Parts: sequence; C-alpha cells; structure tokens
Amino acid sequence: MIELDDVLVTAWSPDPAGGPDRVVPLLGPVTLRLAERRIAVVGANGSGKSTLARLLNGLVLPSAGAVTVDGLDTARDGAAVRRRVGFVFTDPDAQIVMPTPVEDVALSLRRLPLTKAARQAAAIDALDRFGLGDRAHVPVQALSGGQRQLLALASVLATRPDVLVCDEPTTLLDLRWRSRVDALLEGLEQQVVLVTHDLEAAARADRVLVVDGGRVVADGDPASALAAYRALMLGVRP
Ligand SMILES: Nc1ncnc2c1ncn2[C@@H]1O[C@H](COP(=O)(O)OP(=O)(O)OP(=O)(O)O)[C@@H](O)[C@H]1O
Repeated sequence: MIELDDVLVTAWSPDPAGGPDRVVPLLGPVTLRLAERRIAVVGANGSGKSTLARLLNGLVLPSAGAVTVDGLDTARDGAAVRRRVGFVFTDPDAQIVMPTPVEDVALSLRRLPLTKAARQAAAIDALDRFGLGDRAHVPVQALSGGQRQLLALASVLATRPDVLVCDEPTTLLDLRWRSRVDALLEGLEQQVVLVTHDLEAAARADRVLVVDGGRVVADGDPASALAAYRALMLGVRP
C-alpha cells in the first residue's frame, strides 16, 4: 500500500522582485493511505496533481514527511519503489527511448533474468497484448499518438509493477484511442492511480481525490468528490 504521512513538497523559485531565490510550497500537508484498486486524482491546472502523482514513485521527493510503498521509503529505497510503482506520462515521447517498439519493451525487461531471445519473445508478447504486435519493428516515429501511448503503457507494464500511476495518459488522444486506453487501464489487475481531467473516467474509479492549491480538498466516492470538484470549479452548490 502507498502511504503519505504529513508530506510537504517545496521548491526553490526565483524572486520576481530580483531578490534571492525563495522556497515556495507546491503541495501539502498531505496524509493519505491509498488502498483502493482504482483511484482518480482531479483538480485545476497547476493545482498539484502531477506533484502528488510523482511523489508516489519517488520522481518527486517530499521536503518533509514520508511516502512509503509497502513500507519502502521513496527517498531511501527509490529503485525498489520504482520496481513496484510504474509511471506513465501524458506525453509518451517522454518515456519511449528506443527506435522501435520491440526494442523499447525489451529495454524495460532488461532486469529480468532472461536470455536475449526470451526477452525479445516476451517483448513481442507484450506488444501483442496491446494490439501492437504487427508494429513491433517499425520506427517509433511511424506510430500514431495513440499507438505510442499504448507502447509506453506496454513498456511500463512489461516490468509487472504492482501499481500503475498514470498522469493524464489520454489527454493527447482522440476519442477512439482514449476509449481504448481507458478500457485497457480498467482491465488491469494492478492498482491504478489516474490523474485526469476526464470526469467520466474519474467517475468509474473507486475513490476520487480532488486537489486544489496543493491540498487534497475532497476525498471520497466519485459522486461526492466530483460534486465537490464541480462546486469548486464552477461555483455550483454540491
Ligand atoms: N520544480 C518546480 N519548481 C517550481 N514550481 C513548480 C515545480 N514543479 C511544479 N511547480 C508548480 O507547482 C504547481 C503545481 O504543479 P503540478 O504540475 O503538480 O500541477 P497539475 O495540477 O499537475 O497541473 P496540470 O493539470 O496543468 O498538469 C504549478 O504552479 C507548477 O508551476
């Protein structure tokens, strides 16, 4: 289970008045136990959703407090945490590093004790599962945006993480690909933490966190949390 205990995140920021850099708060204090299988995180632009998501696998470290995954501290045991918690970015190009899909997935599998041939076969299997089997050897640039997002997911899931954190994974996709990626995420066995502006997707979660001004301001079942979010954004009474 992922736990956040009294977490604060701060950053250094230039002083617009030209003075020395200042410490600015980005998030917190936040205390959470994330046990549900499907958790959605919603909030305004710049509210702190990505900062919260990145805390979960140690991409961002707490300035105070602690984040643990099954008891492993993200600050002390970062590599072990990242083996348990996979992260999918909005822009798949931020995480695809190899020239072809099969090489990209095979790279993710490099830590598994497999021969080169077995790794290649496992990579092809992973691509097949995501409907990309026939694209395995084409240049990554020749894939559509939706196919690249599926490749990014395939590469992360090939490492068999226990938890998948996705930061707006469908924002760049058209309706067809968005539905496809949504369906795929919904069908996963893993726990999924989904940062999204898609309130229909959030409504299908078991639990919704609403982030505003660096705080979790609502947290509960989708109906009540999304009503609170709409009230916050649109001034509509929940
Ligand atoms: N390293 C940093 N240094 C300074 N400010 C930062 C840093 N990282 C994030 N911020 C600021 O913290 C705030 C929260 O950023 P974050 O990316 O978490 O928001 P978000 O809710 O994910 O936004 P969006 O929906 O637009 O992606 C923003 O104002 C952002 O500019």
